[in-house]
Amino acid sequence: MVLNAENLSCRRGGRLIFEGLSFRLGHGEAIALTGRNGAGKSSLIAMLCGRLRPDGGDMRIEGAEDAPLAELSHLVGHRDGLKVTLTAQENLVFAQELLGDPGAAPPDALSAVGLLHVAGLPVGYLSAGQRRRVALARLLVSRRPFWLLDEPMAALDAAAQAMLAGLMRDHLAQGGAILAATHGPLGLEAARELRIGP
Ligand SMILES: Nc1ncnc2c1ncn2[C@@H]1O[C@H](COP(=O)(O)OP(=O)(O)OP(=O)(O)O)[C@@H](O)[C@H]1O
Repeated sequence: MVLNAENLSCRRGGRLIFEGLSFRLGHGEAIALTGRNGAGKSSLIAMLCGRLRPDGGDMRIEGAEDAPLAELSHLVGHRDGLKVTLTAQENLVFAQELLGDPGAAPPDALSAVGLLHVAGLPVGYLSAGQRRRVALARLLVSRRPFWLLDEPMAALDAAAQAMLAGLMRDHLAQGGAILAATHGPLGLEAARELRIGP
């Protein structure tokens, strides 16, 4: 499966944010999406997951018949999308049921992100970095080939950043693909940079 984006343009609030953006993303590949604040990185991710319509251009998944990218991808965005009254484990059970294509069991996913000890705590009691780790654990409970990550290293300490880099490497080794907006290193030697704007 290959994501092929051609000549995309983005307009928000009547203002042209970017235009003429083309790229391909296939099995085992990672893109580090860079650009200054306001360049349109989050907007591009919103387009890819079907939340924002491009102003122009075309996005297609080659090799996936008619499945939209939204159904083939995980999004970890600025908003963690967690339910604060549910425990970390309950959030993952919920995500697995909602998303389908089950992968790791919720306790194993929590263990992989170093959070098994808070599995039974409501997410509202967790720190910002712990909540981000729960959001990242969703990547593991349901198998989806494309990971769309918006500043995934934000709020993570050094150990958690290394943990996430390891999860991303495993995903690439298993034939997955990653597009991650970032202002800093992703810890992925193989990632190629796609810069929006000057
Ligand atoms: N709902 C909206 N309505 C109008 N303009 C918007 C909306 N959302 C974003 N924008 C504008 O679109 C531009 C791109 O925003 P976006 O969040 O995609 O940038 P970004 O590259 O992700 O920035 P950052 O590095 O600060 O996260 C900004 O100028 C922003 O003000």
